[in-house]
Parts: sequence; C-alpha cells; structure tokens
Amino acid sequence: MPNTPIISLRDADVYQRNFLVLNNVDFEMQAGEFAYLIGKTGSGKSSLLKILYGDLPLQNGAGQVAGIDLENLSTSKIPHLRRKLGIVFQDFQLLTDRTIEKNLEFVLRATGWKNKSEITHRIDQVLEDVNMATKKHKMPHQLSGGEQQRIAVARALLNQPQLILADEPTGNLDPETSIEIMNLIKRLSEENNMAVLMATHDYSMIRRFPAKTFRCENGKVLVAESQSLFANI
Ligand SMILES: Nc1ncnc2c1ncn2[C@@H]1O[C@H](COP(=O)(O)OP(=O)(O)OP(=O)(O)O)[C@@H](O)[C@H]1O
Repeated sequence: MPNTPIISLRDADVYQRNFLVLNNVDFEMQAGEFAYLIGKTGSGKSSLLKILYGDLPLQNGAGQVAGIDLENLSTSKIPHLRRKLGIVFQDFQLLTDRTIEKNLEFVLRATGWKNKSEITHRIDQVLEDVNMATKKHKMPHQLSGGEQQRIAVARALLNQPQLILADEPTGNLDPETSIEIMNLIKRLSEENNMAVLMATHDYSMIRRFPAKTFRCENGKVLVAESQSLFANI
C-alpha cells in the first residue's frame, strides 16, 4: 500500500514489567527511511526496539510494523512479524557451535524454508551482499568482530525484510570497522529500499552518516534537533 508507514506508534506506552519506560509515544517511519535512536543509558532505546519486534507487548496505544498490528500480538503471530524484519544486535548473537552456512540455514529453516537448493542459493546471495562469500564454511570464532557483524547483517537480510532494527550494531567494534559496517548497512538500505532504525551511542557515526535522529528522553521519543546533537561534543 503506498504511503503506509513502515512503523507507526500512536499514544503507545512501553513497559518493562511494571515499570513505565516510555509513555504516550507517537512515532513514525516511512518505507526506506534510515533513522537513529539515541538517548542516555536506560532511557528506553532497547525497550522501544523490543516493542517493535514483538519482544515486549504493547499494552496501551496502537502500533503497526510492516503492516502487522502490535496490539494484541499473539505469540503465534510473532514469527510472522519477525519474518518481515531483520534484527542486528551489538553482540552479533551467532550460534557458536556451527559454521556460518549452518547459522544462516538455521534461520531459514526456522522461518519456514524447506527446499535445500533454494536455501543454499539464498545463503550464497546474502553472503555475497555483505562480501563474505568466502567465509561460508568458517566457524564464528574464526572471524573478526567486524566479519561476525557482517554475517549478522547477512542473517538479518535472509527473508528480504522491509525493515532492519539495529541495537548498537557498532557498539563492540573499533572505529574503522564501525565505519565499514555503517557503509554496509547504508548501502543495503538504499539498494533494497529497506528502512533502518539504529539505536546508537556513537555520535561520530551520526556526524559521518547524518540522518534523522530520534531521542529517548524523560519517557518520551522526540525528533532530535540536529544543531543540539553535537552541542556537547
Ligand atoms: N528486563 C527488565 N526488567 C525490568 N526493567 C528493565 C528490564 N530491561 C530494562 N529495564 C529498565 O527499563 C529502562 C530502559 O531500559 P533500556 O534497556 O530500554 O534502555 P536503553 O536506552 O536501551 O539503555 P542502554 O543505552 O544502556 O542500552 C531502564 O530503566 C532499565 O533499567
């Protein structure tokens, strides 16, 4: 549907157990848009992302992600939501006991893929997308942090999502590798018209790759004014 936002929240409350982390959140992102999510430690960035990928329930308010309603999202609907998203974490979260190929195959099978040759083909495609085709048979521990994050990005791409949610994806990487990963995510977002919402503490990345920036502050999510972003650094 044209002009349907990829993410919308209306008057949404975000709880961690009984603790109200964010309240009356109105938030919207359009297809293909790239945006940052900033805010102090504990301000609610991860909690907001968790609402969007169905890891926390939306208790009050309305919301949809990639056309799926977040209100009353039943456990059985969560896999459907997750197939429409790619998620990238700070700590990569690869399965350490199997090769890169088997890591990717695991996700495809868990999301309903059955045909062996289609699985192999899709794995080769995403590894090509992140320039990691030669690492297919390696174990995660044989790769550098930056390479492991590339594989995590490839894993996020498997089901051709319209949206990537990234929680501090450069948080464990050195500055040079962080730039590489940012270039990769930016390129993939542009090539595939894929929206990206990236939580980060890394203002040097925002400075280098400027984009719309939301800030979690005092229980609210606001669009950050660009001139105030770098006032303190
Ligand atoms: N599992 C949990 N149970 C109870 N409270 C939690 C839980 N996880 C987070 N919180 C609380 O919710 C609030 C928001 O946490 P959240 O992890 O969303 O912040 P954040 O902005 O992502 O922080 P950081 O930058 O440190 O990752 C914090 O006060 C935190 O203590």
